[in-house]
Amino acid sequence: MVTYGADLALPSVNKTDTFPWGVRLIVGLPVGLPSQKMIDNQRAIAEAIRVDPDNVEMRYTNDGLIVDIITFKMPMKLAYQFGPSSTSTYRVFTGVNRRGEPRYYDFDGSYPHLLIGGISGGGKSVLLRSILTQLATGPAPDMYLCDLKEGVELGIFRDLACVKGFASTLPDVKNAADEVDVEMKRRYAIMAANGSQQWTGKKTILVVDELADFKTRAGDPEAKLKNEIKTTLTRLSAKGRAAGIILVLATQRPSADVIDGLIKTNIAASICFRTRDGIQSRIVLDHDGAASLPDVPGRLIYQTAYDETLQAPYLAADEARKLIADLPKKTVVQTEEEIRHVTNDKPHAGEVNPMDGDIIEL
Ligand SMILES: Nc1ncnc2c1ncn2[C@@H]1O[C@H](COP(=O)(O)OP(=O)(O)OP(=O)(O)O)[C@@H](O)[C@H]1O
Repeated sequence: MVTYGADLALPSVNKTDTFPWGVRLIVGLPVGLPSQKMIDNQRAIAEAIRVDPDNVEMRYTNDGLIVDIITFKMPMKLAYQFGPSSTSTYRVFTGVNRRGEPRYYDFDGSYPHLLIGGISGGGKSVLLRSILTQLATGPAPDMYLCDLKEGVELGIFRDLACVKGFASTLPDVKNAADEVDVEMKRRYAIMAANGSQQWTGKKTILVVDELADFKTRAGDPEAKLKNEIKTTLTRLSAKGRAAGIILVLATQRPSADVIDGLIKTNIAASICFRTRDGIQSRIVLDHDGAASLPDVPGRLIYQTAYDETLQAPYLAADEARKLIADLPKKTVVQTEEEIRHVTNDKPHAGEVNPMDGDIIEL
């Protein structure tokens, strides 16, 4: 501690450590100067030591006040490069943090449901693609994909055997959500019979892109349908976890009308790309932070118990198609009658009909 006379004592740097991401200072504080006061004045202190305030992080530990000065530059684009996913883990790579450290989201962890928000072009679809590719090539949970953008974004997964439902219209979304609801009730019944508290079998994941489509307006002819879907999503968000039912809900127009108290209360993990304004950021994160993220696609705030800024991996659609190309596909079962109808082609006389038999697996 550096003291000047009887009255003045200043913080002192007790230790300096160098890391690949920058420098860590362990700072001793004079008696009477609470660490929180330093943390509250982080920007002023950063300016005083001539460091960009955005590159300084402070927290208090038993060793003293930790001041991290980060010199690592977050990548503007992070290539999707990870090996084959393990079939037993629901942990998916979500990006690197400001220190270049990898971060994962665990669908089997404490916060299984995920809310993804942010402006158009922020990177939601690319992140969803990367998450679904990792899950499909990994544990391959049963998936229900609701893509209200005409199935454009999630369509590449549509034919996979693990995709049990694909919805691109509101009535289809209602059917998908109802099916998942029925499955949840079935699992609860099995769990009650076994006396178990937690579903240990295969998980089911329901993805909805775009939540704002459930917003109702005065005189909306689809209001009843939308409200029914919201009610089911709310129930799944509240009770799904123990039954291995996971929700991933995405929106580019975060609206309090849709992400109401209940869904929000039950979804403790959020990913927010840049938002148009502080209001949208607050709906997803409860603070304005996402409105001031830099205009870099894939840059996001990942919020669980605390916030972290990440750069998400970039996975192009063609690349994802290649990664899932060899996965099992849905088996199409058609009768000879249906095939004739589709091809409009009858077998020629004397020709051996390869489709003899009632049911043909293609
Ligand atoms: N992680 C990323 N790294 C680098 N570039 C990215 C990343 N994610 C997205 N981009 C770029 O931004 C573009 C838009 O991304 P994306 O389609 O995911 O946005 P979005 O948020 O889903 O928008 P919308 O809601 O309109 O579909 C991509 O085509 C790509 O060029």
